[in-house]
Amino acid sequence: MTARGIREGQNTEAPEAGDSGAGEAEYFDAEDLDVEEVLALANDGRGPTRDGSGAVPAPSGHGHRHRATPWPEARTAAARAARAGAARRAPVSVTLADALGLVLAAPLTALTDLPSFDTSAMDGWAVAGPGPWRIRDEGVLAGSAAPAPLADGEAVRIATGARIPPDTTAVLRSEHGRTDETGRLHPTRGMSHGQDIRPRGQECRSGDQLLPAAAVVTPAVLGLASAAGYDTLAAVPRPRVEVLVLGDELLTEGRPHDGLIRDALGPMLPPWLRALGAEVLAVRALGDDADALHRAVTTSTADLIVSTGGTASGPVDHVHPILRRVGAELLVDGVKVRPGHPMLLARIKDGQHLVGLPGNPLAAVSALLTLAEPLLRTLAGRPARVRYALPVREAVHGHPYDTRLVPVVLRGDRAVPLHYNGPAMLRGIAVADALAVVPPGGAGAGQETELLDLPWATAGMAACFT
Ligand SMILES: Nc1nc2c(c(=O)[nH]1)N[C@H]1C(S)=C(S)[C@@H](COP(=O)(O)OP(=O)(O)OC[C@H]3O[C@@H](n4cnc5c(N)ncnc54)[C@H](O)[C@@H]3O)O[C@H]1N2
Ligand code: MOO
Repeated sequence: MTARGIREGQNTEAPEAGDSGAGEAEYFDAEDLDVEEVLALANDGRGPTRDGSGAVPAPSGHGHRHRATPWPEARTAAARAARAGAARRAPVSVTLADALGLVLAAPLTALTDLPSFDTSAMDGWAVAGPGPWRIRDEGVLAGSAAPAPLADGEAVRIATGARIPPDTTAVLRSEHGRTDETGRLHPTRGMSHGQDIRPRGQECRSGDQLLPAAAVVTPAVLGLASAAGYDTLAAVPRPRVEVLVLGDELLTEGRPHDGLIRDALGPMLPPWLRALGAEVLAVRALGDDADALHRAVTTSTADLIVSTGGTASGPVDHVHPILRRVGAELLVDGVKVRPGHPMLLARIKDGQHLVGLPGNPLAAVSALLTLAEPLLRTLAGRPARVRYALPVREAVHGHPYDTRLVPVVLRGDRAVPLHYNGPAMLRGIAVADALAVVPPGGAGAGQETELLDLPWATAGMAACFT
């Protein structure tokens, strides 16, 4: 990867969680440090060093070992998990109005010549032979039916885009002609044969391939498809997603009170998921009710269930027990990334996965981009993300063994790390352009660091929330 780098997915495949080998190398102590702890260590001089050899105290309390997948491999595993399902998804026929952001399931071939008839490139006169010309009474406008042929020495008023009358030799622009006292038209500068006539088929012939399959439908593609005669497009369907918000402590309105807090994820995830190419079927607030979660998981028809909260091992953290109860296969159970390390990916059944986002809101963002994004991209048939890196303007502390995702703003050719990047905080990400992928051990000032763009930072609000 370079400053404007390579496409993801060209790397060799990493082992999935559960494979033996590096993908599940056991690690223990440092995973129990959260970001705040690591920063505290760094600040008091005991911090982790770039090579990960810094002093790390023994984990407080429980020294459990945990199987967690390295961050890059978690992303690969999520993309791979979706591949079989992606291959089985039948194309859908979508009106142009609904096709923005989808991926073409078949090449776009022209249904017509473009232009489909010889057409005037300018407002002026269609003329036949050398001037001066006698001007016909009735002009030719864009959209008018076949005009009568011109005789030599004859001219007719013509508008841009109008059909060229048969036997026309050129179009004279209005600013390049004058009429004499007898009403005859003279050119005021030299003109060439065929000037300002767009010949039929200049851009394409009927049947020409305009775009390959797998092209993303942008506004420009909609325009091209419409010009080429399409009313509908064959496209890869949007992956259908259901969001399950867990937690009895969550309020959906008013101010936090009495230990209750506002749900930050219910409002944040649907538009973000849409920006990632998904159709959001429903957002269900389930509280901390294991049976409700079981029911929601077993009755869902979504391609992807995204749950929030309940991924850890507290008394009401129901995600793992329910996955066991429904016989799901855990593909990723924890990722070596901060924040968000309890995130998980499970295969519920053929063609259906669940991504468990941790409840802390920035941890949920981290999991969304680590697991949901590659999975949805693959299901939607979208091209691999173009990876790129920029130098960080100042040093960023790292976790000793895990990747960190840190909100940054882009200033010129530098990424500037933002404060308020704790797992429970959204204040940093709310003003960020991207997340910097800080390798274990941290990044020194000026070190090139991979960036994950936030969809609205590159595409603009309107373009990405459709
Ligand atoms: N003993 C351990 N405890 C915890 C660990 C650990 O390794 N060992 N990991 C911590 C980390 S890291 C995270 S992240 C959380 C993950 O917890 P859960 O996914 O089980 O999430 P909850 O416990 O339900 O919530 C955590 C936190 O986030 C708040 N929350 C939840 N949902 C929302 C929402 N929709 N909007 C706003 N805030 C939300 C919730 O109130 C909690 O404060 O576990 C740690 N514990
Ligand atoms: O600290 Mo937890 O890393 O996911 O928020």
